[in-house]
Amino acid sequence: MDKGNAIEVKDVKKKFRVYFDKGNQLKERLLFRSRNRYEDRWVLNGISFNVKKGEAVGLIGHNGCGKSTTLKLLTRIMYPTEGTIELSGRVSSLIELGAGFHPDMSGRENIYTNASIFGLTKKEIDERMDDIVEFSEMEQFLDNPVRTYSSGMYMRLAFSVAINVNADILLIDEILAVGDINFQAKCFNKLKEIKAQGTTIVIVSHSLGQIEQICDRTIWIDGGKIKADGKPRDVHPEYMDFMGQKRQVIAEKENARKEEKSGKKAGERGEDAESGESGEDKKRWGNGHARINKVRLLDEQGKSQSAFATGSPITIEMDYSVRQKVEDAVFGIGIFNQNGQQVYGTNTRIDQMDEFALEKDGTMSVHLDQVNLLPGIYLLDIAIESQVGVPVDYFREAYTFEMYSQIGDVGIVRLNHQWKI
Ligand SMILES: Nc1ncnc2c1ncn2[C@@H]1O[C@H](COP(=O)(O)OP(=O)(O)OP(=O)(O)O)[C@@H](O)[C@H]1O
Repeated sequence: MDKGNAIEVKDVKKKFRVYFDKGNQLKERLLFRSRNRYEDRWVLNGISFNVKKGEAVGLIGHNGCGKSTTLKLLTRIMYPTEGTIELSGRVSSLIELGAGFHPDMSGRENIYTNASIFGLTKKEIDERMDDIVEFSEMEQFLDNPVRTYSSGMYMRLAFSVAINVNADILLIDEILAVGDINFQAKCFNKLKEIKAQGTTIVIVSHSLGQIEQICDRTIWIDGGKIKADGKPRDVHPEYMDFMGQKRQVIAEKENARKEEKSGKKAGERGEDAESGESGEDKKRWGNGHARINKVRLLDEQGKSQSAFATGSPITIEMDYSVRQKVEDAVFGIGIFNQNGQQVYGTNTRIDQMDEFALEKDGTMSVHLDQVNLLPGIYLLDIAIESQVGVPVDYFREAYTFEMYSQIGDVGIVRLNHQWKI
């Protein structure tokens, strides 16, 4: 093993044998009596990487890609099917927090047993006891059996032990799932401190922001292999794009399903559309003189998309058909978040566009220069009405789209800003 490395992973493969249920019925049980039906599932297909001493590395990838499995292999909770893993130094892990806790023993007793699992002597534990207790903020409960703890309290204690054992290598799975917001912030700061002291850290997280703040490097796992390995600021945009495209496919399917449903509804309703709101379809109403047939959201290149980066331009295109001339028509859009809160709405009357009538089928478009909505799912309402406010076609949730961003600012919209000191 290279002296400068804390971790060396060479061509590691991992498969799980997944056994199928034999079934509950007698017939099924008899049928499968002599056979154990199973499938070998390869989760890792040959991954290799080294982590230098003192380096902090983040593992990213979509759900089920094998991040936690990689971490468990590093902790030796499980072993690779093929390949080798070498580690140099004392390892502490925040993976299965409190896995070694005994429910009937007190918090204090558990600190002793748990810390000894990490390789500390009684003397070393005595020396660190104050730090562990202080960090956990659990002093008043320390002599109660841990079965009386809430899950958050349990986590606090386990976390406090794991970060106070002075490990050379710290392995962490989704760390900020621990405790309440204040405790999470405290854990996060402590991690930065631990890193500054030269501890090697490997973190699994879905929060790219967290990884950017702590890690020097990101490893992206996909399809059982390493898809990218480099500086977080280089790997994360690539990953965001990839995930954006995946979401795009899902959102497109959802929009196609909506379109098909609304098409069917239109056919089903036929002439009844004249009668205004249909009781069976609360998402669409109007006198039916004109109708929105298709909605597209276009990116800068004019390509139809369902996921956009915060701050990018979007053009909304609406194809409509006309059955009966609509005098003084008004087109409107409304954007809502998933809580039903309207984040924006406007129409051609508010924007003082010149009056126009709808006489034949056509396309209306509205260009939004800079859509500063923060990451989340948004629903778009489209409406045609006549100047006096009679709904012609109000199409609620006509389109679903998603905004994504790799900046961690919070809220609904991003406000353009500059800091100065
Ligand atoms: N003990 C096991 N037996 C069978 N399959 C397993 C076992 N542990 C994990 N897997 C499978 O291995 C794959 C990878 O799981 P893993 O927990 O490593 O994913 P992950 O990348 O950490 O996902 P997430 O982001 O959802 O936490 C999954 O398909 C999971 O079902």
